[in-house]
Amino acid sequence: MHIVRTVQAMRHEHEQWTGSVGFVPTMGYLHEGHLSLVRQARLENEHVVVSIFINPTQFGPQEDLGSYPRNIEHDLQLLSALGVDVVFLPAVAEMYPSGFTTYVNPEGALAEQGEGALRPGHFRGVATVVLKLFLIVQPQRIYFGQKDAQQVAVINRMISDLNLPLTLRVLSTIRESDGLAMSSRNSYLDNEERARATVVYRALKAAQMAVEFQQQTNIQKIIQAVQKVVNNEAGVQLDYIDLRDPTTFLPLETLKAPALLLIAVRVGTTRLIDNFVLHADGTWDTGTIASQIV
Ligand SMILES: Nc1ncnc2c1ncn2[C@@H]1O[C@H](COP(=O)(O)OP(=O)(O)OP(=O)(O)O)[C@@H](O)[C@H]1O
Ligand SMILES: CC(C)(CO)[C@@H](O)C(=O)[O-]
Ligand code: BAL
Repeated sequence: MHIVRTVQAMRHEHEQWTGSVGFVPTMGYLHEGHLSLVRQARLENEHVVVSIFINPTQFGPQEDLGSYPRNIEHDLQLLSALGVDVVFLPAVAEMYPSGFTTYVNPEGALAEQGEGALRPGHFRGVATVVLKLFLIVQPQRIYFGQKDAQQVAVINRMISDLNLPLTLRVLSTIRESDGLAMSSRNSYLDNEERARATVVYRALKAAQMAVEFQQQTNIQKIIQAVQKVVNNEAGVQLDYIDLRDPTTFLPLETLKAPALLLIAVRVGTTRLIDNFVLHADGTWDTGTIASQIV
């Protein structure tokens, strides 16, 4: 496995290759969620590139850029064991050299509601770095997790708007055995907060059950079922619970598939997001428990 730190060295790797390139962008501190993307990329491509880059432009001034968890040595061991060809590990100055001024600015509900409303400028930073990474790595297929559903929608739109020659592959959310979606930020939680954090999955489940078993179609009633579960959990604040169109991210007034049930909470100072996907055949994609991956 090659570890590459410059744009020029990444281009040089690419020049040696024939055949398809699969690319998994990450911010590191890898877990089974990331690894599921890497495994799929390995299955579908001749060459696999993973980037590890904690992108400063997608963090707000009060956010956790400085404390974001890092463990590069461990990440490299995990990626090497999965047969990754190249890990792209640029410094901030490599991605944003002095004088950098050109940004990709996604607009509308897609980038400005949901996570975009709570994290102004977040999707501008994501879209900018992701487009740069695509141009540097030049993959045919890119792999993203459903856990960051709005990010997926923003990238999907950017691919279409900018005619990027890429296939976007979106894989299910990987969960801990108690349902908590895997996230690098789970490492911020102390034991008590970790127990409370299961409220996210329990709240989404309450909504799913209201739809599935009580045939509830009233959006307000579904949202109330979620609020009830979250409000009963001390030390947890609800940032939002929304039902949205997965492509436009516009709020849905009636329950129709496909739909995304999205939640964001704060457990202490840690922000957690999650979602369930409602399909047209009436089934839900709630993701996969990590221990069930073989
Ligand atoms: N539990 C998960 N299941 C599937 N994919 C995931 C999961 N968590 C993250 N991913 C995906 O991995 C990619 C890299 O994400 P990132 O490095 O930000 O990880 P993260 O664990 O989501 O971190 P964060 O704490 O920032 O939420 C993204 O496409 C993201 O959606
Ligand atoms: C896609 C990404 C690597 C861009 O920095 C990041 O937003 C993430 O890890 O989801
Ligand atoms: N996984 C999304 C990256 C972020 O929260 O900044």
